[in-house]
Amino acid sequence: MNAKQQKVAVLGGGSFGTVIANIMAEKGICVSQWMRDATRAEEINQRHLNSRYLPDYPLSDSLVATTDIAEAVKGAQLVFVSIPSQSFREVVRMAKPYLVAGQGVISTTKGIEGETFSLMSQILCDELPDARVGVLSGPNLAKEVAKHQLTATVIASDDEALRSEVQDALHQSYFRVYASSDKYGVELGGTLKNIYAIAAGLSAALGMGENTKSMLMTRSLAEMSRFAVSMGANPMTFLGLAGVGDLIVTCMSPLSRNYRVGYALGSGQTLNEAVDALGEVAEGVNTIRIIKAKADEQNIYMPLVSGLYEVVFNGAHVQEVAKTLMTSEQSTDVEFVLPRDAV
Ligand SMILES: NC(=O)C1=CN([C@@H]2O[C@H](COP(=O)(O)OP(=O)(O)OC[C@H]3O[C@@H](n4cnc5c(N)ncnc54)[C@H](O)[C@@H]3O)[C@@H](O)[C@H]2O)C=CC1
Ligand SMILES: O=C(CO)COP(=O)(O)O
Repeated sequence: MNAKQQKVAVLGGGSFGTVIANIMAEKGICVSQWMRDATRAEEINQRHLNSRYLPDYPLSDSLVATTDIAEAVKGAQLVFVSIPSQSFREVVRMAKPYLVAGQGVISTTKGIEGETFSLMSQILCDELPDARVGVLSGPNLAKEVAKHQLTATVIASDDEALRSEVQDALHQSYFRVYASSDKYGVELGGTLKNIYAIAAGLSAALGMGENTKSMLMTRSLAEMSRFAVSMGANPMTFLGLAGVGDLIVTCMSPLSRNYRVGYALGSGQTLNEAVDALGEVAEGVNTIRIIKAKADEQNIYMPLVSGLYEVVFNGAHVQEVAKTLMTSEQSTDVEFVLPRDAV
């Protein structure tokens, strides 16, 4: 479809919703961005700026923000949902009466609903049985995308047509969109890496070395893929942008909110102080709790998650936890090559 005839909606007025909306508006697509804050919507419409979440990044003149969710989704071929996981279902339910069968609904959210242990794509399938569902995930720090720093993302869906519609809608000279059919793998990659970004921030604040950071990221990847495979994901997905790609950027960049929470904890702040100072969502904090409970219930070996849980929620000392991890029984490097029980 010609960009000028296409309409898309983005639900969410935070950093990532704004960036995704802006990419498409810059291409001439008619974009309606829904948010609950009328002042913020007016600022986007009048000043082409979202000063709370993306100060200093001018937005496209043609990006239209609204507080009317019915108006936002009406006639939209694609609806992107960029709402933190804790409010995701609530917002999808608000939009539901105005959505029609066959619309593409794509989650950009990197989190899990705790009470039901649902991924966002599962919430979309539950709430909107007639929608075509996809998930978008990759190394996409909002502030870098807003600056047009080159990057790429992944659209995952069982629906081939939806994958190519999203590739067409979001592709820009600074933003490539790769396709995947492994929805859970892509979604779990984006969700689980937030946990390890907190660990990476902690280790950076404590002055740990470059070898340590590399070991931490690589063992994180082993743990993430072990968990995801137990949920039905394909381990090969973790070799891609939504796996190792997003893990690297989030574990290495102070632009990551999860990394910043870890860094603040490592610098002596309490969890509440670290989260309050952020003023934006850091999905990893809840994700640690949710994944720890699931791993315990399903007997999935996740020593980094268990250790981090003790540090973040029970005040354990990082050095003590690191010592326990380093002196535990030695095992296999890549368990898809040499299984753990064969060592
Ligand atoms: N910021 C980033 O670099 C990236 C973020 N993501 C993911 O995107 C999701 C959204 O994150 P951000 O936009 O960065 O968060 P943010 O903290 O910047 O903004 C969250 C937005 O959601 C809105 N919101 C929260 N609860 C709401 C409710 N009940 N009703 C209406 N609006 C509500 C807030 O008002 C705010 O506009 C998260 O899961 C995050 O992991 C994904 C890729 C990159
Ligand atoms: O997912 C992200 C980058 O791909 C953003 O990470 P944070 O939520 O930690 O800022």
